[in-house]
Amino acid sequence: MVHQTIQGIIESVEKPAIFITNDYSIEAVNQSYRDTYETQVVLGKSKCYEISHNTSQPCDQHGESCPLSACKKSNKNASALHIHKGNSGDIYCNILMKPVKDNNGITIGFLEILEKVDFASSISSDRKLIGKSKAFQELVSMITRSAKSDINILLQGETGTGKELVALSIHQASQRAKKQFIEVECTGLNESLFESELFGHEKGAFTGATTNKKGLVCMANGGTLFLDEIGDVPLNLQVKLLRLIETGQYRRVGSVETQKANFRLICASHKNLEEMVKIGTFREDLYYRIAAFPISLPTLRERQSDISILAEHLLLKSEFSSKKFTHEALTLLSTYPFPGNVRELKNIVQRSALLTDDELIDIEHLPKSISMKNNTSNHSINLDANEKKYLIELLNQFGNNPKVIAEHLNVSVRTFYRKLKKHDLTMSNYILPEHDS
Ligand SMILES: Nc1ncnc2c1ncn2[C@@H]1O[C@H](COP(=O)(O)OP(=O)(O)OP(=O)(O)O)[C@@H](O)[C@H]1O
Repeated sequence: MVHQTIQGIIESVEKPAIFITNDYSIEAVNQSYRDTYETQVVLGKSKCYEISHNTSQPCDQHGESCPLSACKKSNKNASALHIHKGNSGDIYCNILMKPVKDNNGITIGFLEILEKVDFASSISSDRKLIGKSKAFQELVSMITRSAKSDINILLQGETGTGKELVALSIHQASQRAKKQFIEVECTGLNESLFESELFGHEKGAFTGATTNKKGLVCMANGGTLFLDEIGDVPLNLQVKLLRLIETGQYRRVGSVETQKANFRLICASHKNLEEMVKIGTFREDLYYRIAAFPISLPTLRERQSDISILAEHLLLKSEFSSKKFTHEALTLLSTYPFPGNVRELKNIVQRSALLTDDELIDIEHLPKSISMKNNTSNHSINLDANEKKYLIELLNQFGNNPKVIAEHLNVSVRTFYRKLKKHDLTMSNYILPEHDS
């Protein structure tokens, strides 16, 4: 009877959903869940990790956090970001886990609902954020959480870390996704441009205003307004921005009529705005308005394990898509600090591809600043870097096979996973050999 009720609840959920017991067994499933995975669910027998990860152990035993464990511990709802093996390949999804209680308040199992994260991918994909390092997954979690609300977001990060792509992802994951995403490049905006661009103007408002013109705030109606490089807005214009954000109202240049604004605000800056507030070049009241939910974008140095996936992705999306990196070139690229982040990597990928006459991009085609490192690397790379390099080699050689790799290293599987964690690697960090891809 209880199970019939639960099956009924599961079927009424639109997203993929299952009901699982303490020991991960699936007791009820909806069609949307069955449609997501290749492996068939056998009620009462299949474990959730067998279906979603194609593994024989729960997620927390191979480097991912398990929302079921968290839920069991706290007896409260829990969530976690996972990479699942879907029908059409690896998919990012946000797992929501809720304890289900009987009339006496005793937990009888757990409801798992899966939200697919469409804006991120662990493999090459068009117009998506690509990556799978821990720092990248934390970023994806922050995006998913904040996208659902209308909170003002401030994206802070070095140049080339992907602030624009992240802003677009937040828009796409929000309820405003069907409306416009309007980007305003704030660098170089002077007073007259700022007002007429942002608020629009009436015909005859100033010399050259020969027609009525809609402003960007009006175009963003119902959607998202993205103010890039907000740290470059001069102080006299910051007050106008503050007024717009505080009142939600504005006037077109040359008009007395007040317009109502309706947009979700995302701002970005590579400058440290808090420091600017301290030295008086950025208004404190404006800072607190725009930074209700600050998100720091990791540098490429902090997501080193993503470098080879990104390099291959950027190559595939370039005009040199038929070319490939050698394993040695990718390993060496992964040790470079990339002060210009993903944008610099993109340039390096294109330049190196251009420098090779055949289909393989090797160490000698990389910029000198990187390839020269190779000559000294054997002597100067410390023990940790060598350990990481060796782990990556083994992951590439043996693929998704922790037991074999652990045997090869003459350590326990547990120690092997500890080593992976230490170097921010996961089982899925291995580069697929060509015949597998
Ligand atoms: N995670 C990622 N996956 C795929 N491409 C990425 C990723 N991050 C950045 N890029 C690409 O790198 C380039 C630079 O990204 P973007 O312009 O969003 O950076 P930015 O932080 O806004 O830079 P700036 O501060 O200089 O304006 C773009 O071509 C973008 O598509």
